[in-house]
Amino acid sequence: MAEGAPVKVIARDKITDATAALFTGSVEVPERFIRADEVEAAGAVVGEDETFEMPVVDMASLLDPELSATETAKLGSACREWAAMQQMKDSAAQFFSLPLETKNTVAVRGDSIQGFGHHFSGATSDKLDWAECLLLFTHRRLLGFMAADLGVSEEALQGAFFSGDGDDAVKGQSMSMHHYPPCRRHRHKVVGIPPHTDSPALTLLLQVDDTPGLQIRRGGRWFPVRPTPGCLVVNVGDILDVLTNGEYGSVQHRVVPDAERHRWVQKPQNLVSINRRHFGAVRGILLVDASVNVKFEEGATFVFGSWLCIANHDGKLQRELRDEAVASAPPPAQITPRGSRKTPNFDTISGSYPTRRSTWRQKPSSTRTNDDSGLSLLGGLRIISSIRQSTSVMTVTSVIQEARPRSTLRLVGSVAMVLFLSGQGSFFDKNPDYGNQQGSFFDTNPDYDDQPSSFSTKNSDSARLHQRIVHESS
Ligand SMILES: O=C(O)CCC(=O)C(=O)O
Ligand SMILES: [Fe+2]
Repeated sequence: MAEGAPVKVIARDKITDATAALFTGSVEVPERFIRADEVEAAGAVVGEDETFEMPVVDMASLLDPELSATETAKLGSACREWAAMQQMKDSAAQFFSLPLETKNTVAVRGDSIQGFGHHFSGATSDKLDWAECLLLFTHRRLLGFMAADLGVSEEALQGAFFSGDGDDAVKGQSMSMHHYPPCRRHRHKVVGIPPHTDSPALTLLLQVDDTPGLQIRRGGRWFPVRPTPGCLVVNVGDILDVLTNGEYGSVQHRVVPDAERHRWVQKPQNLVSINRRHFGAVRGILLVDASVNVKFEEGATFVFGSWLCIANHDGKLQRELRDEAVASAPPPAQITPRGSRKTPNFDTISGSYPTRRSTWRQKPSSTRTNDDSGLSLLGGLRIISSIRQSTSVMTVTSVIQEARPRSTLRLVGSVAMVLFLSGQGSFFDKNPDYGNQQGSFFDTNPDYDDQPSSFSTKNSDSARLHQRIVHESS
């Protein structure tokens, strides 16, 4: 370090009762809080009376062939001059009010889930949702436009972010925007989004308006999640379900339209991939260090991956179908847990999935139903502790301190937490052959060298693999 350079002190103090009292309105400010010199030295704040415009980059314009060049230049100048921007501000409502013809310039194509169209998740039949959705792989898109502006190769820039895990890895971050038009005459006969659980570890939903519609299932009934200004709704998703051994069950939810009012929702999401880097890291954090009820010997993680594949069989498998598959599986392989089991909920079941060969573990169906999911409306940043109490939906208030529900940028703090939990990368984009993916994952993963090269459920494999599961003794 250069001589005389300031030493950065990183330390934190607890908020004392005295401080809390201070914050709620005391006029006396103790000396310890006074730092007028620092404030003065740091420079002036832009005056209230001065006007300036923070760049707002519009994703819809970036994607519009006619507007793209201009918008890309704007993105470039935002990055150069501000190194920050407000992206997709107000975009949900704005985008959906464009003429259909314009919206269809970014229509879904082929097998991709990206683009404008109906929602992609949870459809159990050929019925259509009473909703329109725009889904964008935001990270990749933005980097692409930045590369164009910088005049560098897109692959090179993408590659700097994601190293060698294939195309899926760069699709990890996406943004969905939903519009549920009112259904005046037949509201009870249509569904905005049918019941489903979300694949990502956590879903954050930022509602643009205060129209009700989201409902979560609990105790055989649907609980409306009432829109609260400045709140994010956070759903526990399948990946967290799997990573926590089902301790935090993913929540089943659906959306019903309102009779009179439109509803707009923005949903940034990060899908975890079960590739070696991220799954390993997440496993380390959640499954071992966080002292959940079951610990795994090195190499046993594949069981979760397998469960995950079942959960996402053919893009999306409903919870009922998953439970059904487990229920109709052959009798569990004999497992001899080491030590006594802390909770009977974590019994292991193995068997063949009816149409795909896999092994998985699952709570017994008697203890693992859709209704395991709890509902709790919480204030503050109690996300993690709430999740530990098997809470599957929560509303987070103080994450967005100065809530401006229309600004996506406000989400950054909480998204960072999700990133931390879920890593990067996507496994779930339509892949016709999960079998190969499973095989190649473990074949090429040095951490799992001693695993079989595929998820064949030959009994010997299954028994051998399950013997590796160690239940934490109580
Ligand atoms: O619109 C909502 O509130 C929920 C949307 C949803 O469930 C989803 O996109 O997976
Ligand atoms: Fe969902």
